[in-house]
Amino acid sequence: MTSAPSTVGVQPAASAVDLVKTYGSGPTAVRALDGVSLEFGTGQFTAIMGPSGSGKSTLMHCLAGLDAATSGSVVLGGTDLTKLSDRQLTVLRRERVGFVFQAFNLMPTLTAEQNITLPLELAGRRPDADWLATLVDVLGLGDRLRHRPSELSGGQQQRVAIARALASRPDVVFADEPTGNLDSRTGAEVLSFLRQSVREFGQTVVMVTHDPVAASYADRVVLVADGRVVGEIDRPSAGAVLDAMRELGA
Ligand SMILES: Nc1ncnc2c1ncn2[C@@H]1O[C@H](COP(=O)(O)OP(=O)(O)OP(=O)(O)O)[C@@H](O)[C@H]1O
Repeated sequence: MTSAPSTVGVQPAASAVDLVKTYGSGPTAVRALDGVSLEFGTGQFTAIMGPSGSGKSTLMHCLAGLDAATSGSVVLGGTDLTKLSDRQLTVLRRERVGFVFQAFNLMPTLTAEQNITLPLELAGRRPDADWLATLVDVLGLGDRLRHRPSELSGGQQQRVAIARALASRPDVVFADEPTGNLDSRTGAEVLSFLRQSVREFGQTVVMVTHDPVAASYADRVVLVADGRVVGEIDRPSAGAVLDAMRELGA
């Protein structure tokens, strides 16, 4: 019997080859990434974990085109980022990458709805009304669209940020400690939405986190230490992640 073809892992949504990032020069230089090669399959949810200072944020910033690697290459949705000008990178980030940050990073003077559609408008794209309605429905934001961020709870603000990140159907959503400012129940809700975006919409998600419970929502965990990939856990349980982190001395 043949089963329906899965899109997971068929073509990577993003990949890094031999990525090196050095900060500074001379004797005080820090090699934050020391030859990282990774693939992020389309429709896969990956958590990046490692001790403080291991290079997680640097890796995410290089993958998302927020920072340039010293050497090596990053391919996102078939485009080699190392070949792009600053202007082209700006456009790529706006149109093909979604971001979810610990601090939500919403525009305080705009309503929830305006925040969600802002990146599309900056890109001169017309929002897909059906897609936005689906996102608003799934994220339970229907009665909050006219509110400003200061009138929303932390969990609601992060749900607005997720809707904003997904609105352009980006190649990859990068989430940097998305539950860091939330209590555990609200954090679980936000992680469930990220999980749902992977399962139902085939979204590719890459999340940096310190929290083994948060990581257990992912399909796999990539372990980073001293700027290198030192292990991976498929279908991670919180216990397995905690054990692995303890072994790394985190
Ligand atoms: N702009 C910078 N200039 C100099 N060194 C930097 C810079 N950014 C990061 N580093 C160094 O690079 C290394 C990796 O930092 P990075 O922030 O990527 O780690 P991290 O794993 O995300 O840490 P944390 O979990 O504490 O956020 C660290 O040694 C850090 O001090």
